[in-house]
Amino acid sequence: MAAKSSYKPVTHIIFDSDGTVMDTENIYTDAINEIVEPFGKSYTYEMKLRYMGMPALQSAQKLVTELQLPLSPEKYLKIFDAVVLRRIQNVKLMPGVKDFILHMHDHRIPMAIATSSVRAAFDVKSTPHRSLLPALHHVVCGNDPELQPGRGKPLPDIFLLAASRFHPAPEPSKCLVFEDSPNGLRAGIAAGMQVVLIPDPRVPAQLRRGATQVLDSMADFKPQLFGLPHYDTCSKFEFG
Ligand SMILES: O=c1[nH]cc([C@@H]2O[C@H](COP(=O)(O)O)[C@@H](O)[C@H]2O)c(=O)[nH]1
Ligand SMILES: [Mg+2]
Repeated sequence: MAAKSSYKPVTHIIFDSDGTVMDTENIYTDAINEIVEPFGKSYTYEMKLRYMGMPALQSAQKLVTELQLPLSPEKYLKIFDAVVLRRIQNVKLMPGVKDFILHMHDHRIPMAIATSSVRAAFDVKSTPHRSLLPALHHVVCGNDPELQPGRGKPLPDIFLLAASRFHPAPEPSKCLVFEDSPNGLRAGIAAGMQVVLIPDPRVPAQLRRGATQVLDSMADFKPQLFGLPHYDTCSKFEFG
């Protein structure tokens, strides 16, 4: 389970959303294939490993060039937004997410989301789970006005911005990131944060390097390893 033997205590948590909190990555794969297949192309998992976690415009630019689609990135993105919107109405949470967020909230651990997804898409995806949103101090989306265009994951900017919006703002080293994608892992490391990686089983070992811990599921996370309150049976009975 562990990629490293030493874990340092943290005070704040920053979650990636797609593929980490929300079960959306298969939806993105299917949506992209729906767009590219009529052109005789396919969106391979090898490509996905390079694109996932990137802001939509950056991945659109790369995809249109790599697959030589007869579309501008802007036109592709318009189609992509419409196809994704149709598919993300009833998104589920990843296993263990709800219990973990509620448990940390019970113990007043400050939490945020830092997602490359644009705000409008995040709002649609989070609608079925809106009762959890008050547990989060804030959500930073990929189109946040304080993020420079072109500086998405794997660059650290979105995680540093998310950390700076807590009151008071913690040092990056006091933030624990939860991520699923190799781009997100690199962004968290570049931000000077510990990263718990919960990858798709197809993510190869070399793209998991640098993760503080690699888990199969958030349900396997042991908060006490990072100085966070451990799960106890009493609070489970009290709060169901
Ligand atoms: O197969 C893919 N999955 C996800 C993305 C991009 O990753 C973002 C999700 O990022 P995050 O995991 O940071 O929430 C999506 O909005 C999309 O822009 C992509 O390009 N291709
Ligand atoms: Mg992700």
